[in-house]
Amino acid sequence: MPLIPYSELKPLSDPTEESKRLSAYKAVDENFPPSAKVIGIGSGSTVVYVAERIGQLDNKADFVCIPTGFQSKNLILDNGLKLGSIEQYPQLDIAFDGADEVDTQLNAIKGGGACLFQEKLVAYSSKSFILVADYRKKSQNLGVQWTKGVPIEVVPSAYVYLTGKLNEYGAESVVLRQGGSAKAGPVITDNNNFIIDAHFGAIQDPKQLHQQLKMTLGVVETGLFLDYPQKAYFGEKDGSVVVRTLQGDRVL
Ligand SMILES: O=C(CO)[C@H](O)[C@H](O)COP(=O)(O)O
Repeated sequence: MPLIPYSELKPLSDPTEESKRLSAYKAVDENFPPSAKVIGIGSGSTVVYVAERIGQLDNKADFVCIPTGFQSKNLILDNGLKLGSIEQYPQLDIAFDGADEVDTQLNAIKGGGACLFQEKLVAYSSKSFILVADYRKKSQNLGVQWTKGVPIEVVPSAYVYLTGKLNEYGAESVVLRQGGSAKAGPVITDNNNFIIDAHFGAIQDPKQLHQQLKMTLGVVETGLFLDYPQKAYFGEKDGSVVVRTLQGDRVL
């Protein structure tokens, strides 16, 4: 059975949700390779619609999906998709993931959902990596739209040391991410680490910042995704989709 065209779907009542679904469905419709065998499924609220769209495909038995965390694993199972692990399938055909901010060079900040390490492992392992997001994530320069800071996964015992280091590196704010009303104390990642959100203002040289952070004792990984995405899909408020590549933006 062919996929239902987007124009025939009932619009969602929340405009932001509508733009998330729009970006996700278009990204899957335009990029899902018909002969794909191994697919990466990212984390966050936009990827929910990626898994939903992939779950509507007829040939679900022909490919396996690799999760980037606990939520992602459940998305795969809930949509009737076959679950595999990155250890079993270290080479992926394509991966779809959300983003917190994407600049014109397709550099991205990710990790708003604290899954950045496994997301990066899946991205590195994929032939093609596609980002999906709503219009709020489309930026000219990292650190402008997303001001909560670059998520950094850290070894728990190093967080005080790292707070000092990040301040030394010129961070405008350094926050140990808390579980909020759902948990007293810090967020614990799927790898049993902490997340520090460090805002550096507009980031002039994301690669240099990433390298500096990675060289610092206690940093497991940063939420700066550089050089990986081939494309980013942004659902717009007016029902259009902006597809960003290194060649520029295209409006669907
Ligand atoms: O990086 C992520 C999780 O670690 C998410 O993909 C990112 O935070 C975007 O989430 P959403 O689609 O909910 O805006």
